[in-house]
Amino acid sequence: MQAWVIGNWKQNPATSHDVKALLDDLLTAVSTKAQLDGCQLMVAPSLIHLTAVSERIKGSSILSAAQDISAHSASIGAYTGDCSAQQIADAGATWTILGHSERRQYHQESHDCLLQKMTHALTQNLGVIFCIGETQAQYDAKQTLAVIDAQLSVITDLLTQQPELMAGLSERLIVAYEPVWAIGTGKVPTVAEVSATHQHIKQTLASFNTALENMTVLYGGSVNADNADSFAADSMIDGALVGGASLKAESFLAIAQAFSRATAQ
Ligand SMILES: O=C(CO)COP(=O)(O)O
Repeated sequence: MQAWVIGNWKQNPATSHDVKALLDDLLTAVSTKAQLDGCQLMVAPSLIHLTAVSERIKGSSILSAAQDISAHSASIGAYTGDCSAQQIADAGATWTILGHSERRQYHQESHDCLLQKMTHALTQNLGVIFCIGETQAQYDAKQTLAVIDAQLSVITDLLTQQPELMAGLSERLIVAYEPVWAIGTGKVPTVAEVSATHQHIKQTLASFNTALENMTVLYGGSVNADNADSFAADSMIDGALVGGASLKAESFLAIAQAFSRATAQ
């Protein structure tokens, strides 16, 4: 199975000059030395940099994604500050992240909001990297699977309301399991914990529809060049959604190479 390593740049880097330098490093490494067979790379820059990044990676093996899209309209409208799925696709991105815990926390993104966003993305032919995961308190209370089930219910509601979106969904949906307490903290669950949670996610998706058997599930949260091999070695972990370590070409590529090596086994 193909692995995916996706860099979520969040609100970084500070300048377009720094974006260009990061991309130059990435593109040079990808075209010259990096062994990345079996691993698809993607970057999700800030919206302000999305067009330039998408333009710059055209013709390379790297894909681009938005970090979010408007909930209000898939196309155009009087929604100050928003950017629609259609505009994101027009900017050259082919995917969008949705439901990142930072959006859920700082922008109060709800089930209904994410259902709207997912519908808009898919109707505009954008793939969706759907983020789910529990907080530290929920982890401590052993509520991880219940939290995940509630978050995944966006997908069942989508399929109930828009059954026509089922066509091709297995290719257009990636789930990223990101425990909130592991994001940017250096704390990570054990590989066995992640593996069991991913197995639960895969089984849950398959129970929604047989076409969703063996879906791609990524792990995110303090993945770095040192721990990537241990995650990559587990057959339930199909790749990584990387924050901090995606801001340096060297660590991002080291993570991608770990998953590439694992797919070759
Ligand atoms: O939130 C993340 C990716 O979406 C993970 O961030 P870190 O890799 O910085 O922990």
